[in-house]
Amino acid sequence: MRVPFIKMHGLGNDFVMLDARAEPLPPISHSVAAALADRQTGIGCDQVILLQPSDIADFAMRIFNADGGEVEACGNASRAVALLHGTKAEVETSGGIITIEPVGHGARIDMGVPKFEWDSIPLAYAMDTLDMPVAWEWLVQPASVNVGNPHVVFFVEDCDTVPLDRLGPLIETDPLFPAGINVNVATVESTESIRLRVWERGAGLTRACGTGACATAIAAMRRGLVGRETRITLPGGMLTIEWNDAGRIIMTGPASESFRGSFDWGDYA
Ligand SMILES: N[C@@H](CCC[C@H](N)C(=O)O)C(=O)O
Repeated sequence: MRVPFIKMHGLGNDFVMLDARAEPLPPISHSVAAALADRQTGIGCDQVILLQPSDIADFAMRIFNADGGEVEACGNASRAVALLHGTKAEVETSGGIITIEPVGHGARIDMGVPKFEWDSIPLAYAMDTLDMPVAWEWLVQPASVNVGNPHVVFFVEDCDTVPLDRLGPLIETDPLFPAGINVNVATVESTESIRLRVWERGAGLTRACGTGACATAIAAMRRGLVGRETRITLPGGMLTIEWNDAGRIIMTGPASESFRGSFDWGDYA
């Protein structure tokens, strides 16, 4: 069986998109997703995105990390899906319903309401999630935010000097985070600008992470470091994040299609 795919990216965070909204596909196991994502032997991407029909929204988006694990949210893929869909829509994810809206060469996404309670991050035990009394070497006192998926955010003097390839996997798999964690290191440049690098759970270092940008902006806003709207600059480019009066996170930024192709399902199943 030949299956069409669309290769897309948001700020260099890249996706293999499978559209099963009209024609169903065989179930995607974690090993199929990991094989598709493999950059040596598969198509290669940070996340595999599967679009499906939904009973509660216009359609559903399922997200698989490069290691095959299924997760709740992906900000950059949400903008790519908006571009593909072409009109405003409500999208079911396992992290909640988001609203996507194409604008210009990208999209505006209502990512929903952030959560801060220790057990909704989730953490292994109770603590203040805005000023956590924990440290990994010189990464100290982070904040945690769940924006559909779990994030920990460290504010540092210069995020470019943090050895994220070494500390990222240590923190991602620390027992403090029973569901794993996306690791953000951020430098506040001004009250409306933050520089950010992200070690993604299940995918490693990526060019950009949309939910990481949301979580970092919200943590910085809660700490009074930036105003209610801020720019976040990642290695792959820039996003704007607003925390609006209704308490919802609004992410705006670009996305693009790279190419279309097809693969033989039997090669991956
Ligand atoms: N690249 C994404 C986040 C993808 C999921 C994440 N790695 C997780 O495990 O939660 C984004 O743009 O948000």
